Amino acid sequence: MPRVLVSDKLSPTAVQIFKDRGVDVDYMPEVGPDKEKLLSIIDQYDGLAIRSATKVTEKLIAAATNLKVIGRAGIGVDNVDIPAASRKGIIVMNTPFGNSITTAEHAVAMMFALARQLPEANASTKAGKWEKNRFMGVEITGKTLGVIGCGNIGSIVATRGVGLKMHVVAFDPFLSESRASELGVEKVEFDELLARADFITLHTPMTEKTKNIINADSIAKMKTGVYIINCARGGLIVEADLVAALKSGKVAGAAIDVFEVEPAKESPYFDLENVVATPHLGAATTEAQENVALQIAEQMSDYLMKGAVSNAINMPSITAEEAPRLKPFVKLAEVLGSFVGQVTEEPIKEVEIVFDGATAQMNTRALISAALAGLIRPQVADVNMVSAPIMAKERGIMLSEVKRDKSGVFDGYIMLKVTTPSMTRTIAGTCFSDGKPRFIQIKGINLDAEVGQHMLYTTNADAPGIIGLLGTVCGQNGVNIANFQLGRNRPGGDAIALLYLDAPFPEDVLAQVRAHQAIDSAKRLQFDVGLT
Ligand SMILES: NC(=O)c1ccc[n+]([C@@H]2O[C@H](COP(=O)([O-])OP(=O)(O)OC[C@H]3O[C@@H](n4cnc5c(N)ncnc54)[C@H](O)[C@@H]3O)[C@@H](O)[C@H]2O)c1
Ligand SMILES: O=C(O)[C@H](O)COP(=O)(O)O
Repeated sequence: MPRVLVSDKLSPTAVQIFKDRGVDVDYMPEVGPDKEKLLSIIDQYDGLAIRSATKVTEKLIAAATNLKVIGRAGIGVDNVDIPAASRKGIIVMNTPFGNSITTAEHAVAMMFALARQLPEANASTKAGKWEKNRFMGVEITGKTLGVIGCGNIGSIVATRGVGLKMHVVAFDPFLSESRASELGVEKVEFDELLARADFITLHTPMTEKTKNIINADSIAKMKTGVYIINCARGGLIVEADLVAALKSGKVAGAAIDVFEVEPAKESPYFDLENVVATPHLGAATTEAQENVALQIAEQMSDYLMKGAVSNAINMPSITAEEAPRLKPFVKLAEVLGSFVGQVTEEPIKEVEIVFDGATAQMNTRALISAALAGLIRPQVADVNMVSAPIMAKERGIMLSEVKRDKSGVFDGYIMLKVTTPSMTRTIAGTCFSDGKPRFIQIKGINLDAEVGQHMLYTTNADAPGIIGLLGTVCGQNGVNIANFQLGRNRPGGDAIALLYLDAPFPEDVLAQVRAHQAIDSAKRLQFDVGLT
């Protein structure tokens, strides 16, 4: 039974769903912020469910020897070292929509809090001061709202802004003109947004590009008296620069939900009257927390129990419905990759994967990941479908995909073409209704070979004596042949032999096979036939 650790505070719904789905779950929200404790127990778990308090560092990932999936009950995954997780083959998934309305509402609430100084007015009134003349606000109607990052949350804030009769301008390199007009916003460049907005609200993820986008330079381009709202990530703002601008009056007020260092027990913002601060409450509503808890528990259970992948940051999605149908083809793609990986000794320059007929309609991204995993595994034993695409990229392998209509007798097949500095190898295979992978073509030579755990592959001249040689050598060494396949391009031309053996072909006998004048090459192969 797979085991999941919940290391941040999550709705009890999550725990119940894990249990209902047959996943063993430990709910220990106190462990997330306790790095040493987490490090000492992480090797016991197949899954880790987190929010933002748990920091999944490279060190933690190295210690997570059994971990298969990290589930973020929320959106931002900047607290997870994704490259490290991917290299280790760990899926990282989040819940991209579960808290977006709630967070957008928090941004709007923050905008009103700033415009009418609600927190200060509340504190003063409760202190019995009745300072009616102290709190002069600004009206929101007719003002320009600048949305930086117009994705899920930003676009909800934008439409709320439109509903409040604001003029909304948005900066987002991935926002199309048609989407902008659908939202009723004006798409502008960054500097134009800075120059025109009365309120600026941040909704980008925290990346190398977005880090520190609000700094002394960008603040200098803003209107004097602008208000800034940050319900995205603290690192988007250079805190010292914003504090200086808040003190000088260049920025009239800032609403800060997120901080560079969290939990923020102290901050230069805290001394300023024109700052409204909340402790990373963007996603903190009952509804949002139910949504994200339910979604992450379902997604993680689906993956651990059924192999379905949804909302993964580092792996193509595989729905629970398609997982059973895709599974044999994932195995086929791995086996094809593995064949080439085992016979190739040179660095791989290019990989072309052809999806013919029915396979072209499948989830080819997942199949490509599987083929790459098979290809790389002979060199890197612990590669999997998550880490393989990254490793292929790191090795500079050029990847291309071809999808085409049915072109032969098979309903569908997959062909792998792998180019090294000296040659291009091709292999094709399909799955029959028994779900077992078959090699149907190697080096352009047709055959029909079942894939076994232990195999012997030879390339040879199409000459008499090959069957006798291989049969005799196997017999002399006590290796039973389960299946013997031969193929050739023409009589007397190039031929191949593929033997499915009940035990590994002895390494020290290979030289005897290779010594035969008709044999060009002989290679023992091993396939993980139970790999998916
Ligand atoms: N305060 C909270 O509790 C809370 C809650 C949820 C999400 N968040 C944060 O909000 C962020 C946004 O969430 P989302 O669901 O809207 O994400 P999203 O991916 O749907 O949208 C982000 C948008 O930012 C845009 N973007 C990326 N780089 C940009 C750049 N350099 N300049 C301008 N735009 C850029 C993207 O194109 C995208 O449209 C999350 O990454 C998370 O960090 C905070
Ligand atoms: O990215 C998110 O989803 C938010 O920052 C929410 O974070 P939290 O789950 O820690 O409240």
